Amino acid sequence: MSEGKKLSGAGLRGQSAGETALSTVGVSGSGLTYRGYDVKDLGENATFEEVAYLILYGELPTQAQLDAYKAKLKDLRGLPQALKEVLERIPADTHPMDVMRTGCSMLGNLEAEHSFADQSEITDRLLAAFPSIICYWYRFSHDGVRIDTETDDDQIGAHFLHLLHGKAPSELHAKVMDVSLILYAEHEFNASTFTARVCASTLSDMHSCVTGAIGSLRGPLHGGANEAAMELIQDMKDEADARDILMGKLERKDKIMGFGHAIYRDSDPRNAIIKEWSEKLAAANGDDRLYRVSVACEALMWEQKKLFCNADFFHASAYHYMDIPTKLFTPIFVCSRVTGWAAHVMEQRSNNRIIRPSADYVGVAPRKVVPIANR
Ligand SMILES: CC(=O)SCCNC(=O)CCNC(=O)[C@H](O)C(C)(C)COP(=O)(O)OP(=O)(O)OC[C@H]1O[C@@H](n2cnc3c(N)ncnc32)[C@H](O)[C@@H]1OP(=O)(O)O
Ligand SMILES: O=C([O-])CC(=O)C(=O)O
Repeated sequence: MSEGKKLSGAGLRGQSAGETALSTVGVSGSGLTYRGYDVKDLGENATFEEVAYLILYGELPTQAQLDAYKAKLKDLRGLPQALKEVLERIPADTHPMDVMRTGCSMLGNLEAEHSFADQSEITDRLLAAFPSIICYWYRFSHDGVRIDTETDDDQIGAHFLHLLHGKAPSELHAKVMDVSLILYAEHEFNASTFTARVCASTLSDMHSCVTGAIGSLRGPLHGGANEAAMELIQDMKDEADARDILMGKLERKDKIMGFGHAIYRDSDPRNAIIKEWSEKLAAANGDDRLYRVSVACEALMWEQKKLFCNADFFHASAYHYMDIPTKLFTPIFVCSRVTGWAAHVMEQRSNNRIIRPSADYVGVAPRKVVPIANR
């Protein structure tokens, strides 16, 4: 910790900034629940579409409701021509989170939210269109192909992998993507969600709230950490090399991305789940180096700093094993978290007061303007 830095109360830590019925984070030390369901239970017994429905509509769907919801989302996967043209103009070396931000904003120009009565329709559209937006841009800018974004895949995770790789994914990969989307869906008043709520509190539109949230998620202290974690582990040769590299970083007081959390104190419940899937992917892949060095990092960070892996750390190896380019890691987070963001926007709107905190002034005392010739 940098010396003299004021931590207590900084970053609004520990202060309640409102009420939510959507999730609890670390209430009993390490838990995560979405509308009362433990995320582990959801990861084992539900699909992402059921979880999205739960978060957005309040209850887990019946089979008939789920079938209708999935059919609706499938119908919303196509992109308007004007949006495709914008995506085609974005250079290949752009960060994909900037593409997501522009894609969301452009959709707001083409399919604006004219009334809050449209908020659920707009949300379902964003949920269905985000994988299409990122993959359309990626395949056009990197492979020169104009893909058809309307696949027949049953689920959003499989649809994403299908668009990215041009073929339907294996059952294992489809399953891991589905679990990953469940884990990232919602997380109380994190920075990007709070951004969305602040924007919503001005009675702004859904696209603006989500566009702002994408900007907040992009940073390496938040969603961007899964990409930074991959950059950290990618060249580690083995466990000993992992320890050496990390010890050097700790000595230089570098921040280790994918570790620590603003709320959890001992563990992030999402880590054990994605770690287990990363191990399965490593075995299926026949090369477990990334998994092994990740485990070595986890052990060393706990031993040296009592810091634990957050949701992002083992996502790095898991996504890599599924041949997902590193720079697309955080956009996948967007494809999932849009559910949480939108649900928070709706919750904010349902009981709104503009969010406008105060600040402690620490600047110079009142003074008079000196004429410019005398300064
Ligand atoms: C999905 C998500 O968004 S999960 C979070 C993803 N982000 C990351 O993985 C980035 C790395 N982690 C971090 O930067 C932090 O742990 C955060 C941003 C997640 C939480 O920040 P805070 O609430 O300020 O952390 P906390 O109060 O527990 O720790 C403060 C001190 O612990 C140490 N610390 C915390 N995390 C780390 C880390 N990953 N590596 C090294 N030291 C750390 C630092 O000394 C920090 O002091 P500083 O303010 O001088 O940097
Ligand atoms: O809650 C946080 O501060 C960050 C986080 O883990 C998330 O948004 O998933």
